Amino acid sequence: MSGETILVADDDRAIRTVVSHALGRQGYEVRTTGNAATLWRWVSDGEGDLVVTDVVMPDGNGLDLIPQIRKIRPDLRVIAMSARNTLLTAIKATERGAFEYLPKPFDLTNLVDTVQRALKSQTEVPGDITPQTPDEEPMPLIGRSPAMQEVYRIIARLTGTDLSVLITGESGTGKELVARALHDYSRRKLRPFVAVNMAAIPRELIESELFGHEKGAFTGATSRKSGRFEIADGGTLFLDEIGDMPLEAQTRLLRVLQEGEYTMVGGRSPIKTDVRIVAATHRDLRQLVSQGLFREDLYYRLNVVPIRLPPLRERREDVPDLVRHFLAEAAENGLPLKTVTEAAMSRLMSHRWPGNVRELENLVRRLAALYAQDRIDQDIIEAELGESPSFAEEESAGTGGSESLHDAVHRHLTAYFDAHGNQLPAAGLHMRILREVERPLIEICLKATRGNQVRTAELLGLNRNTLRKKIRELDITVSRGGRDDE
Ligand SMILES: Nc1ncnc2c1ncn2[C@@H]1O[C@H](COP(=O)(O)OP(=O)(O)OP(=O)(O)O)[C@@H](O)[C@H]1O
Repeated sequence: MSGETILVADDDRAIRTVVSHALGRQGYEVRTTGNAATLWRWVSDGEGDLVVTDVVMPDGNGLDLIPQIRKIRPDLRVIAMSARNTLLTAIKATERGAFEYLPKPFDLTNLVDTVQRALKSQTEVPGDITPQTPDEEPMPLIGRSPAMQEVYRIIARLTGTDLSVLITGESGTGKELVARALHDYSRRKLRPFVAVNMAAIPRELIESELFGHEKGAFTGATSRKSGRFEIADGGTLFLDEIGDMPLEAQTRLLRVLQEGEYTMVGGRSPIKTDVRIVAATHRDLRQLVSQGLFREDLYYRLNVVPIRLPPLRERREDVPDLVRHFLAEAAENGLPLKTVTEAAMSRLMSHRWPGNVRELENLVRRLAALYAQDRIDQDIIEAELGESPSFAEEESAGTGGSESLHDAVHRHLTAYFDAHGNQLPAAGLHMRILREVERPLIEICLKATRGNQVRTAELLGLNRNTLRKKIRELDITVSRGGRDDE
């Protein structure tokens, strides 16, 4: 029996009961109350060895108590639990100096673990006694799913650090928004946040874009130009689509991370830099490392703190909050405020969202702008989403792929155009590109049917003769095999 006393405050009697049973079973003395005033009285009377408190109580806010508690009893640890579960709650809990923040509902074993850790912990809990984040601040990130709460906890824990973060997730999951939140809740918030997308800059220009160039460094460099590192000095540099960074630029970036200085393209003298790096990618960087396309040492430097943003279809419970948020946003922009029916919301929740939050945001904007009804019903959603899942959705569902077909094609085409510099590609593009797509499509269907042309024609919805003609024209080799062979 440990004999330590834990003070538990929560206005929900059921929670008081389960928490007190769970802790009592571990041998702790437990005292419970449903209000903030009693908790404060106990603490000021010098009672208790640890506090476990709810945030919203009828007579006060548990988070607001923490700075006061720390002032009079700096060694008393406080664990905050809340059902509000927003980024702001997580940030405030950390800022005010909570030992740990547990979003409700939580696992009791998790609570017991946290209590044991808190009682053992000797180190001073960081956190400012004076709260910085105002209570009413627009929420930068929406969603209270467990996955998002984990993201909020990580962001909250990183507020006092300059650690490099690598954010992974499909396109449109909110990677840039998370990078901004990391910046906005860091010590660097008054300095610049600079975002650079590696996939959007022609490869040969990436180094000069990042590090700047001296006059005459290359043809076309008619004057000295600052790089993004210089612009972001003191702040945060967000390197989006880091997987698309060419190897030479990777080497340069690694040097900056190791030595805190860089040289401009065509420059000699090293320039000191103080920039926090947040990188993001929708690709599997480990795989790029194993293919020799991404430097392993750089990968470890960037991936100090990994944050994974799950696709929207893995956190469907966030859809209603997001829909309401985007509808309210549209209303702020002068459109009429609309609501959606319950059936419509269910349909939205069951959609696969290959384009993730961005796709949902665009859909809600369309709903707000194009429809006269105040209440959006299921029929409208059905018409917008289409009855059957789109090809792109099936495609990414089947492969579990991290990128939608549309995005992948877009990326390839952008690279294709970039490769031509200022020139346009040769005429006849439509036909050439369709063939590029048609060939792997037919090949893969043939492979799936083990070379059975009758079934391939069915699968593709093509006439058998048309398929034969295409196989000939595209010079596709048909290898037959397996039991399915006819
Ligand atoms: N949790 C969220 N709450 C509110 N808005 C969100 C959220 N996640 C994403 N969004 C919105 O969705 C859009 C896409 O987000 P963002 O640009 O951050 O995604 P991304 O993962 O960086 O995409 P890409 O990889 O294509 O650049 C933005 O308009 C963003 O504001």
